[in-house]
Amino acid sequence: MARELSPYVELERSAWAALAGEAPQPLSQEEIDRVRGLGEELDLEEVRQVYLPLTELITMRIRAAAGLYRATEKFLGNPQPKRTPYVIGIGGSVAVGKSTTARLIRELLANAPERPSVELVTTDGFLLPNAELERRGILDRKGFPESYDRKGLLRFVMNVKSGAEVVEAPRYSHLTYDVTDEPTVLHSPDIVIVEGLNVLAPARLRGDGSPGLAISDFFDFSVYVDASSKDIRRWYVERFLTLRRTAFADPASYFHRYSSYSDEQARDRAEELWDTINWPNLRENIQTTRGRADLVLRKDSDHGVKWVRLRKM
Ligand SMILES: Nc1ncnc2c1ncn2[C@@H]1O[C@H](COP(=O)(O)OP(=O)(O)O)[C@@H](O)[C@H]1O
Ligand SMILES: CC(C)(COP(=O)(O)O)[C@@H](O)C(=O)NCCC(=O)O
Repeated sequence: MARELSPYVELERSAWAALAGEAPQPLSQEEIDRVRGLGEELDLEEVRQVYLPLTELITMRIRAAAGLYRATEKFLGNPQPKRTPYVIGIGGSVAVGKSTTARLIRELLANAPERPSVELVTTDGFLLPNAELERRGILDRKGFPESYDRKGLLRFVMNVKSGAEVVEAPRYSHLTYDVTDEPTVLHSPDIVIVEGLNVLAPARLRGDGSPGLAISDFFDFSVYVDASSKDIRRWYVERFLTLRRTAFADPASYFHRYSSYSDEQARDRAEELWDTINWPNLRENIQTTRGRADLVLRKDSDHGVKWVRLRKM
């Protein structure tokens, strides 16, 4: 039977890996280890076969977008246009490995011949402060769309895409489990990566029922990091058990109380957090945005990417 036409092209890992150009993989295992998140698997082979073709594709699209930008500015009669940053959104579940993907893409993009400056901003900085979440009775909804300062996040992305010289983004601390007063300051970088659970969320409805703008309206490219929810749950629980021995052991950690939990108690608590917060959020608000991404990276149970799906132009 003929395969149905689709707006996406899906490539098995081997077919995707074969698209890598001649350029050598620029990162050493030590550099890869530095971007690798807790519990993640990432080696030279994975970077070469999966993430190098991805960043080659993005670099090619950045160059093409520059041509399009120059043509548009010429049309508008602007003789000395200053380009706005190229914005890349990276979304997916809690514990799927978005941060590792984002940090790796940042390193690989920064190694392109143009040596672009690349900044990375995570959307957790736009979570409402714990005091405010508590006031609204939604401290147990952290990561759900309503737990963010969505206007602030939209303003931030619009400021970046307006070409503002200096743009600030608030920063979150996993140690204190709250937003900090030390923002990330961007000085018109060439590329901005925005990583977070809800970056591909559709626009909210305004008071009159009409849709507003979504941050993804200002993305030049977007990636959704995907895996089976069964695998993600296991990664979340395993990471929680490791955090108990590492980050939670710090008395300053908001989760310090868990450091004295037995394996069984910690596992129960992690499963409860997953089943009552992170899984419902994934099911209701995150998975539903996957089709909006330009590219989906589907991971296997060992974190290796199994297939890649790219939206046709
Ligand atoms: N409670 C925590 N304490 C310390 N670090 C954490 C905690 N929760 C998550 N992290 C770290 O924060 C980063 C982001 O985690 P998360 O939002 O789950 O996204 P992802 O796993 O997709 O990168 C990861 O590097 C993770 O290891
Ligand atoms: C901080 C997060 C909401 C992720 O935020 P993001 O940067 O993806 O917007 C998440 O990592 C988190 O802490 N969730 C709360 C539930 C839990 O502790 O698992």
